[in-house]
Formats: sequence, C-alpha cells, structure tokens
Amino acid sequence: MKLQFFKYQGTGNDFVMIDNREGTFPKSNTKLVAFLCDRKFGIGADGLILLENDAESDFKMVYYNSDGNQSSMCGNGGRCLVAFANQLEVIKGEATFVAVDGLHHASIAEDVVSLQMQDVSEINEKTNYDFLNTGSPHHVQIVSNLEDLDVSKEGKKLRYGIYGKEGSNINFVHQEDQAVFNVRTYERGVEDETLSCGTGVTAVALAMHNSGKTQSNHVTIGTLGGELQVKFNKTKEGYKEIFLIGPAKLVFKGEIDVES
Ligand SMILES: N[C@H](CCC[C@H](N)C(=O)O)C(=O)O
Repeated sequence: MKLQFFKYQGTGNDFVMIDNREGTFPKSNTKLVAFLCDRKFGIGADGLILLENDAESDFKMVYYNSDGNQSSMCGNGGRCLVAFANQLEVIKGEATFVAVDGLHHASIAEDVVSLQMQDVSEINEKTNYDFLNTGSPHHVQIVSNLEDLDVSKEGKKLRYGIYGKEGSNINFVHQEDQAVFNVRTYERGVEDETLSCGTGVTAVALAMHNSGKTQSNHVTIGTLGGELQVKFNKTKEGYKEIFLIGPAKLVFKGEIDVES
C-alpha cells in the first residue's frame, strides 16, 4: 500500500505525521511504525503521529515512540500536529484536540505553536533530582557538566536503574540565568538522547520554579535543537495554565510503499 506522510520537526524532535482521518493506517502494526521511524531503513524520526477524527474536538492525536509502541503525551509532537492540522486546513489558527492525557488547547501564528499542557499537581522532590509527570514521566536532575555529559549512557543507567520496565524520560539541566536553563534529554521509547523533548522542558521549568531556582513564571529553555518557552501559573492546587511555546516546521512530504 502507498502511504503518504509528512515529516515535521519541533526544535529538532522529529516526527512522521500521517493523516489517518480515513482510519486506514494499521495501528497495531508495531513493526511497521518502527520501520517508518528507522533512520537507516525507513523515513527516520523520534516518533510517529496519527491525525484522526474526533467527535468532541477538532482532532485526535495518536503518538508512537520510534520503538513502534504507543506512548504517553508528546509535547513537541503535539505542537507539530497542530501545525500539520493547520496546513491541512483542519483548523484555522486555533485548535482543541484530544490526546492520550486528555484535551489540549493550542494556537499557531506563523510557525510558532503555543500548546497548553495538562495541569501538574504533584512534584516528587528527591535528594538530587525531582520526578513529575507533564503528560509523560520525567526525571529532572541538575548537573554542572551538561555540555560534555554522555547523556545516552547516563540517561540509560537512570532510565533502567531507577525506573525499571515502566521507565521514565531523563532530563539533565544547567541554569544559565534567572529564568534561563539548558536541558539535554534521554527519551524513553527512543532509548537515546533526542535534540529536545517538549514534556521534558515543561517538567524542567516547573521543577526549577518549585525548588526556587527561578521566581519567574515564564522560563526559556535551551535545547540542542533550539529554544522553547514555558509559561505557567502556580496555584494552591499546583501548576495550571501551562503553555509550551516554540517552532514546529514541515521539513518534507513523501510517499512510501508498505505492506498493508
Ligand atoms: N518519549 C516520551 C514521549 C514523547 C515525549 C517527547 N517527544 C515530547 O516532546 O514530549 C515517553 O515515552 O514518555
């Protein structure tokens, strides 16, 4: 079967996007998804995202990691999906869509997407790291040697060491200024460092505010793939009105022959 796809990237976190409103994509075919994400034998991406119809919202997001398995929320992928839906004229500038972690509101201007993330009511503060869920699970750890850290090696150790089979994404962070942080992330389900992780930088922004490293509710996060902004409000019930803001771009579109 001929499969049309669009390749998007959000600060270097890259995705194969497929318009599955006809419902023809073989969603349980893990091997196919892993093949499409394979950087040598397939198209190549950190993940694959289906755009689907939804009765109660503008569209539904189905997210797969590059290992071929469906996973929890992807912040950069959500931003790319809003750009994709806008390109297809499924939406016009604003969107409400449903993802694995619930409803999300978003807006797009030029190629910058502002995506509202789910509220976060719990941040587990451990001795030398924090753990929280921003739609995906995230370990957040301050390090002094961010630039020369072997993120793949150190991330793998923690992802399997502390978090076992369920796993977690691992974020290493260094504070650059009062409201500026640099982050490098080891991503679960990619099982390697990615150039950026949207739910990860959201987790870092909230953890840094929660621990008093910043007093600002608008944080700039530098990643290997570019800069993201995170805005939020701290309330008695935790963090709300959390927005992940940054570019989401179409790289190319194509067609690939796959076994149906
Ligand atoms: N790998 C993550 C999902 C994608 C997260 C990331 N790509 C983002 O932008 O949030 C997990 O399995 O928890």
